[in-house]
Amino acid sequence: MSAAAVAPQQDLEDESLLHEALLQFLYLAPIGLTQTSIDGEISLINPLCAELLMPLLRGAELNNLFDALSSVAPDLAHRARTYAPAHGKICEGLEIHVSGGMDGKGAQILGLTLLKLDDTRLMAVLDDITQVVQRERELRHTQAWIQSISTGLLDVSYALMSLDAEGRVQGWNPGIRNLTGSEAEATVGHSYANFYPGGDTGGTRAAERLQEADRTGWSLEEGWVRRTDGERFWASCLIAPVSLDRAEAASTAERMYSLVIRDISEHREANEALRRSIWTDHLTGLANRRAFFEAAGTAMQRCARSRLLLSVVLFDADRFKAVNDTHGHAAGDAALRHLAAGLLATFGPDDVVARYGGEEFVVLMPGATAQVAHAVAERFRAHMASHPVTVDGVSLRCTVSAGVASAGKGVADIDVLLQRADTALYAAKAVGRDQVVDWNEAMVLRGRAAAPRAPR
Ligand SMILES: Nc1nc2c(ncn2[C@@H]2O[C@H](COP(=O)(O)OP(=O)(O)OP(=O)(O)O)[C@@H](O)[C@H]2O)c(=O)[nH]1
Repeated sequence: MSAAAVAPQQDLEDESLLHEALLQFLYLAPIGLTQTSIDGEISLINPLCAELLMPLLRGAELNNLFDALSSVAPDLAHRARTYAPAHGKICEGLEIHVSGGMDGKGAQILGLTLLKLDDTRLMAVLDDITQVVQRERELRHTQAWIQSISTGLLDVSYALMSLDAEGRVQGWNPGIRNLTGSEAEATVGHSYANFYPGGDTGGTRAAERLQEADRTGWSLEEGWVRRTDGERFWASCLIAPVSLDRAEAASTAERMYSLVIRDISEHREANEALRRSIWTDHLTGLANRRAFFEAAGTAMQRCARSRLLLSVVLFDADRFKAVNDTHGHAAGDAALRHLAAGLLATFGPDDVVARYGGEEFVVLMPGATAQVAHAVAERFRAHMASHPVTVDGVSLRCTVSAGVASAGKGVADIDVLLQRADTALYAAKAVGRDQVVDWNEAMVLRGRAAAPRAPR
């Protein structure tokens, strides 16, 4: 045999050995491998790769890689076609989410690396990375916990949960049991909405809060949270997206959040006290001027919308200077408290009773005609005239004068209404005090009552 005749034979043997070795390698490789044409036609495939692609075929034959992956990675063929370099990585570690199987297991995630070998051939490396991704998620959870703990949340009076993209609780700390009485079994896997102010407010609002957290960086709400024993507490609930580098790149389905619930009942009581002090007159406990104007604005709008009348009565204690001068300021204060209590007892729950100034009081009566307002004001006047208050054993009789005005057509402004009531009150004083006078068109308006709205 000549050397020339032997050489091609040797080449052929070498090539077939090489091919055999490649097949062997493909067959034994612990990852899915397939060689395809540029259009994805499969020329070589190992069993693991075929196994990984099988759930995606839905009965079709496994001839083309891009066809097999079309439902989960539809742009792959395009990416391969438009990849310009002569060879290289078309994509690396592309996460392909295969929807959950009929066996009830969670979604499988494949990692795909696609290599261009030359102008005619591609090599795909496919791996089941479900557990790797799961581990990464767990790591992110852990980091979320560490983040929260490092910002001073070691105290178990905080309930701390990690949430998945759907708002389901993924992890929890013992603070949840302390605060709400809930155990882990009843918590993990369920919507966080159960722990939110107002209880289970339905999926839409729960999702809205997560969206708000995505948009603005956090979502904060306060409200009552019910404990499993039926008790409730005032809570502040903060949702924040877990901001890890990978989370930015992660798909929406992979987003995660942390939820912190704090019992702020004491804080609320302090706020409530502050609120009360802002809106309440210290001496009498009635609404103050500021509260009156707030309530009046709302009531005027409501009555205008439903075409209801609205009346205002201004009261002023008669010759009060003399009470102070004769019996002392403390006795005057007692007389004012007596007057306030009488007003509350006389007017209805829908009426707004407020201290308007020193010895002046105002009542807003939504839905009341001038006649009704006059009648109730008259009842109060008569009560004050016939019920003296006893201070330090001394009986003080303190009468009041009143002016009544009603908002009918053309009066949409509380200032105008008060100005009319004040004009009528002035008239009541002028005709001898201890009177109730209604405003009428013949009266010349006094300019005083359109008063500034600063709190006293
Ligand atoms: N004790 C006490 N007196 C007050 C308070 N606020 C206002 N006054 C007094 O109420 C008196 C009001 O006096 P005037 O405005 O002269 O009116 P009046 O004496 O009531 O006379 P007429 O309104 O004309 O009937 C003043 O002496 C004020 O000091 C208060 O909070 N406590």
